[in-house]
Amino acid sequence: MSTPVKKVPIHLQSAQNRLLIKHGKVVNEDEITEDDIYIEDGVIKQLGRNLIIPGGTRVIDARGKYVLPGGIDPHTHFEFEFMGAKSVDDFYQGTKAAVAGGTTMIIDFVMPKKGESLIDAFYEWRQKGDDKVCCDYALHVGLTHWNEQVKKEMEALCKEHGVNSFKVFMAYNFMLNDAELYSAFDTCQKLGAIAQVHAENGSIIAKNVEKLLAKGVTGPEGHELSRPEEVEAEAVNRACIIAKQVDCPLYIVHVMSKSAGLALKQACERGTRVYGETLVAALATDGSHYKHECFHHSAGHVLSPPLRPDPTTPQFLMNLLAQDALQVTGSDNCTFNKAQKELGKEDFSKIPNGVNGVEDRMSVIWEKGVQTGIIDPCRFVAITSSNAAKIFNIFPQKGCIAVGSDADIVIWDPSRTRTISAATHHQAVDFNIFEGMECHGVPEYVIVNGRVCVDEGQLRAVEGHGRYVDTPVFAPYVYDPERVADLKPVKNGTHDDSLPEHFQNKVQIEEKVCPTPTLPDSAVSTPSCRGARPEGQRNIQDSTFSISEDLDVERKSCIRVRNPPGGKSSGFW
Ligand SMILES: NC(=O)NCCC(=O)O
Ligand SMILES: [Zn+2]
Ligand SMILES: [Zn+2]
Repeated sequence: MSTPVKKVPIHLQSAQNRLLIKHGKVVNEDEITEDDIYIEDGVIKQLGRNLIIPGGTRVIDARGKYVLPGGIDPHTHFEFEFMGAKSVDDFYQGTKAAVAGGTTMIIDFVMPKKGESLIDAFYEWRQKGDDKVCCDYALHVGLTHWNEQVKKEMEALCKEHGVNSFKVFMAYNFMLNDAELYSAFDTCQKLGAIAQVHAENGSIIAKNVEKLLAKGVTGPEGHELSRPEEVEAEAVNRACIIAKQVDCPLYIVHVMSKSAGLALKQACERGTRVYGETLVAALATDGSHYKHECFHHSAGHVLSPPLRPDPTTPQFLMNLLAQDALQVTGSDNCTFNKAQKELGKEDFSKIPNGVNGVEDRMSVIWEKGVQTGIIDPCRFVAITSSNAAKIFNIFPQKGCIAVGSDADIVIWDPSRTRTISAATHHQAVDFNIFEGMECHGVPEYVIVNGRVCVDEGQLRAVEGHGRYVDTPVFAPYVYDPERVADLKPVKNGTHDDSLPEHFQNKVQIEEKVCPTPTLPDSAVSTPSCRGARPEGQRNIQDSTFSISEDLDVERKSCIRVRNPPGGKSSGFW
């Protein structure tokens, strides 16, 4: 006999599905307004003052609080088998912790074993995620090897499985060589996908590891020594150069160092379509921990690329986020317990790589960014939610508070504080790299698809409440179809259709610097490192801060543009 289903009376059902948030300051990436929000059936139905709403609606008073789009963490590895261990946060515990911290969507990485079918691995990840997730999720797919079959499966993933991003590796034993990177980027470009890159020079790292171990450096301090920041910066630069040959938009994951951030910024200024993600770990901790005398402490901080010994790195990276030289923050949550980290007790290169962050990302970034005055709440929303939604083409369904958007909302109390600890966090892992950090900014309510999952600070996450979200190809934010359609290859003032497609971009960039009358008006706009971004979707017209040559930060006035309705449209409305 089947289990009887408990029926909820109709009047109570509708009451549960209706919510009114009153008196809060609604923060989008481009402005703060004092609107009330009416939610029904998981969607924002009305926004404004003096709303007329049905009886029986639950009312939440958000006076004195910020009302933010739920965080989107675009970089997690739940229950991931890696370096001889399996990460301990699974899709249930990981997304539960995410919700506890104000994140309402995560994007995890399908990681096929070397040689394994991408589609099989995708199904494996769906099986792990679908019934467990407490919030919505999407999937990137790793390219751990390269051949014709991979190419075919990438197409199927884009066309039939809602995937629009592929991660390639320039390090680890599944790294691709330059020719393979070229082909992978070319394939992404043709499919309208975005190529994500783990940028470290794996060949140099292998030699450095050998040398350090031979010298007797076996402890966690060897980890950073084997992967110094120029090894990261070189790979960022090389990835950008390769991607530019085929005009493929790039997304550099986990930018961890000053020089890698600068390499990305410079590539961007040269006309490469590249976006940068840094990690909450990089914004709040540094490589001094690798010298800690306790193995569990130092190994607990091991991730790749590593935290940097230069203690000014975290603020430098926050400054890059402030000026839009970096756009996104993730956690790269890939958690291994102390016992698992011991796999590398005798050899640092065997310590399973990865740290926590999915739960604490929002609070820690608020503390290091907003509380310090480097960014304002709008930029906070951009770097923790909206920009990821735009790049992965789920904006404005996600990443903003607007009529028609999913009701993924955080009511954020900036006046409350909390102290982070492994003893009280909701993650499965027995260590926390932010241990003891006091953060202003606490999520008092977290609403996931219209359901209150943190209620007056109490976590009420529901296993299986989340859904898989398709990420469609050709994100307007990344591909800008108008610009691509308007621009024609021009050579010596005449159109030259004979140029191979991948060289056309080079010609366009030269022509933008020195426009000729044969170009349409839209092609002669000022060159910008964000030239591919539709104007209407730009979040902050002038960067909140400018960074001078030596990258000191000085405050500038912040001019905001409201996204015109057309600018928000990516087929969603
Ligand atoms: N980052 C890290 O150390 N672990 C997760 C795997 C990856 O993102 O490279
Ligand atoms: Zn990586
Ligand atoms: Zn990762």
